Amino acid sequence: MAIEPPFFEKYKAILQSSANEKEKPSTVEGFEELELPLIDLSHLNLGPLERQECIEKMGQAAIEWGFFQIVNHAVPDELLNRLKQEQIKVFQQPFDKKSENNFLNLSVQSYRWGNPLATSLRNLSWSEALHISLKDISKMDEYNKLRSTIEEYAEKANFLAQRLAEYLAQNLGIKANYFQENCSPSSSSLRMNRYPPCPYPSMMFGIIPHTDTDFLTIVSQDQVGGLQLKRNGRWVSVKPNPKALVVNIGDFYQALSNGVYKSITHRVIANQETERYSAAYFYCPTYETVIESCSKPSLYKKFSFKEYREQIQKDVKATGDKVGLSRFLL
Ligand SMILES: O=C(O)CCC(=O)C(=O)O
Ligand SMILES: [Fe+2]
Repeated sequence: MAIEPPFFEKYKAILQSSANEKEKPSTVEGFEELELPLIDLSHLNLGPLERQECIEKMGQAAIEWGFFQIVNHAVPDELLNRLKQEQIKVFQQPFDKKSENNFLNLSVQSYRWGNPLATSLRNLSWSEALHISLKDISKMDEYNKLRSTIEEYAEKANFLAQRLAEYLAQNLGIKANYFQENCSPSSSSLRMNRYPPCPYPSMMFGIIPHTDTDFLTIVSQDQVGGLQLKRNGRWVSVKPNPKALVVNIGDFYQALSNGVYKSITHRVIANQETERYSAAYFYCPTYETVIESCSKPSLYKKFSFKEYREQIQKDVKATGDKVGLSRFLL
């Protein structure tokens, strides 16, 4: 039984009607490959001076890049490898199985593929994902060792995300227990991505350009590469580092920091030859949490996570795009 989602059948009409169009997403030109600012978290445990320097460097990266990479993050390589192996196994399931409503006893639409609302080449994506809200984890089927590995990883990722969020908050004078009060291990989610080789890498993306709907994201990626971010108006490629996790600021931290930290648009380009895997941990507050800028005058109206999500759902339906924070500008 075929494991691949029926991308071609789904996109055939758009591909054919767009064959002569000029609006191709231009994903194959030579992109500059950059190393993200590297934050060595072991410096937090050296003297007070090194610690302060490390926190400031993290803040500076969040301001200037919206992205950085971390080493000595205390998530064991062995666990990251195990997560990837379990991820490979689950995506090897037949497509018909993966797309069943109660796949692994998860909520409907936990398994996603391509872009169901795509209307043009700009929003075609060649990837599949298991997007697991961590409040669902206890009822998830074990499936080999997938659930227990996710549980183990989510605990470490939550601890790490909270620490990173708190260090970043120190630079802005946000109170120390803000994240403890508003986030819980079950308010976050884990998205496991698989990017199969794509026969049309010049026509579409692995994941379309987007910003993340969270405070911050921790990404574990393999060495294939393909993650790009928009920097000073240009797309640049993130050079994979086998020892590092990638961290990026999400929309909620941009709003909370009153625009000081940047939720940067990023995407993944499609690769004709090589399959790619990544796992993104989205550090999110509870639905009721109201997000308000930490300084005045505020750039953004205050909003709850619930309102933000509902607005995204409306916008995606109407325009194919999430729109995001600009909706909440004052
Ligand atoms: O695959 C990656 O490197 C990034 C994935 C991503 O941006 C996401 O899942 O939101
Ligand atoms: Fe993302």
